Amino acid sequence: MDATNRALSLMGACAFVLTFVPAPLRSRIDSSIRDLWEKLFSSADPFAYVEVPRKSKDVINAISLDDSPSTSKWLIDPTSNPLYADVALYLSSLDLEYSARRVCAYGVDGDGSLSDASKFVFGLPLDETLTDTFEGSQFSWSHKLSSTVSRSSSHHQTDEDPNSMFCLKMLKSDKPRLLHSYLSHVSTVARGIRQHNNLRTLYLNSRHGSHWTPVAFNHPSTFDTIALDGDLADRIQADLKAFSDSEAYYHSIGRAWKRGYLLYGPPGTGKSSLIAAIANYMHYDIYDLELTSVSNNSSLQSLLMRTRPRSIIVIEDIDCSMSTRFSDRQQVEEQQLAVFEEAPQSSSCGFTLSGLLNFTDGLLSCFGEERIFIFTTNHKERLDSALLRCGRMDLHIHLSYCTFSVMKKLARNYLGIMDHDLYGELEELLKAGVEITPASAAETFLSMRKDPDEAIRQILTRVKAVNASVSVDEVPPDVRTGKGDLLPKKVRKRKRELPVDASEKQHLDDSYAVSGATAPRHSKLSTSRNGPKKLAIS
Ligand SMILES: Nc1ncnc2c1ncn2[C@@H]1O[C@H](COP(=O)(O)OP(=O)(O)OP(=O)(O)O)[C@@H](O)[C@H]1O
Repeated sequence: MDATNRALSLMGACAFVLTFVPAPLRSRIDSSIRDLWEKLFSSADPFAYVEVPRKSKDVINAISLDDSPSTSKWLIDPTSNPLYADVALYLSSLDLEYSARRVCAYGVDGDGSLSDASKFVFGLPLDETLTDTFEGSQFSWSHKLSSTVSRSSSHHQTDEDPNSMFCLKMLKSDKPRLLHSYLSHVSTVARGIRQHNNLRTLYLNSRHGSHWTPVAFNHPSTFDTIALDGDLADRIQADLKAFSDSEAYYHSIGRAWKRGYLLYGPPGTGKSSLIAAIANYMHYDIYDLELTSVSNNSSLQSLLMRTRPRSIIVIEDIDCSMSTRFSDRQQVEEQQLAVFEEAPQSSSCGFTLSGLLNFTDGLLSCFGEERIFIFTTNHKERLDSALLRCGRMDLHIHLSYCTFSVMKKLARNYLGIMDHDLYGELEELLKAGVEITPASAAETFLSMRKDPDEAIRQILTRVKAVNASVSVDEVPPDVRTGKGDLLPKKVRKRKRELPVDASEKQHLDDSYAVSGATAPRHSKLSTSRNGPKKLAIS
């Protein structure tokens, strides 16, 4: 009691003395006392705290997380922190509805978007805490607003608040042994949930920026729905499977665990659909890189550094995306020089072929593993051979006009028919080299799906019309058989493509449109008509 009285009178005396100290000096003394107090208190606290902010900018400040190379790459993303999404998804898997006092309930439909509920997912609301057990130790998660933002200054104060964060509390003594393994466990479980629920993300690079904007990827194309010639689908799947099983092998031979595919062929032959089928088969996210929005090599590098493993990095129409960014003819030529002839630096945009090569194959390409680069083009012959060499583009996959086998697969998928009386005649004409794109045939089948018989009749009529109007002996100027190409079994004679009428074309365009004000740009890979959808439930 004596000691308490003495301490109290000492504090009172100090407070009295402080009133004579000038204000600036007093505030300094105040803050020193506060620091001392916090130090004393924190050394007595047996717990360690790890903050997982929604925004990565905050992660950089709270870098106490770790400095391991495997995760530090995510810490530089200023837009969103993938670990935050992982934690949200992980917590939603912990039977939150039974263990937490308050939960947020969301209705989730089949594609993982939030809409009319067919099932429910639960998230941890702000100011709620949940305890988890891992390897016999306890981990307590709470959902809060970032400590740098005062509650009163925040307008939203919802789970969607950009300043929200998860705070992990664990025993200090467990931290060295368990922090990394527990967070890896959280990410692994989250990844498993995404795969299980088919939740994938399509990332689009923002215009004139180095950031990716995520939208829900729900393209339904699979290797069953896409019609590929002969055993092409099987061969691609086998290649993908071999790739995904080969982590140890790639490392043993000192190569980055990545694979490059070049998809080439005329418009409407299924290049974008094949990319979507590959993503769905591999359960990978897609980064759809619009080169026209990239201003220079360093932007390209930052974009690459912001991609995650187990993803596909796509550059569609690589030949024309380079030349359309400038309206001025001279600039176009300058740009083409820069991109296709490895000029040191393009004066207009600072983006060069070497920048692109470094992106796919340089030291930076090892930044994050298990990735597939896919380039598409309608004009393979226009690309620089440096871009196409093995190691960059390991497989060249030619997608071309309908062969009879493709036509039959399309008819089976769209019309549900396996055989038809007119197939003999159709086969003859297609074998002779009449050109009709799978997109065009698919549109005919789609619009006439109620009458499969008439659909086949119409296709035959169109094929006959093309056959009558074009010379049969015209040899393709652009079909190449480079080593490593996955070509259809036979190289067919080239003829003019069936004209696609304007309304049909409009329909094709519409089917790819990403509508919604928040979608940053059009992507052929997105089928979403409602703009970005929420993927992780927090
Ligand atoms: N091989 C195919 N199997 C099934 N459907 C196809 C195939 N090729 C095209 N389609 C259909 O045609 C439409 C256009 O296909 P897609 O966008 O994949 O072609 P693309 O080769 O990428 O065209 P572009 O070069 O113009 O981008 C899609 O609706 C797709 O469903």
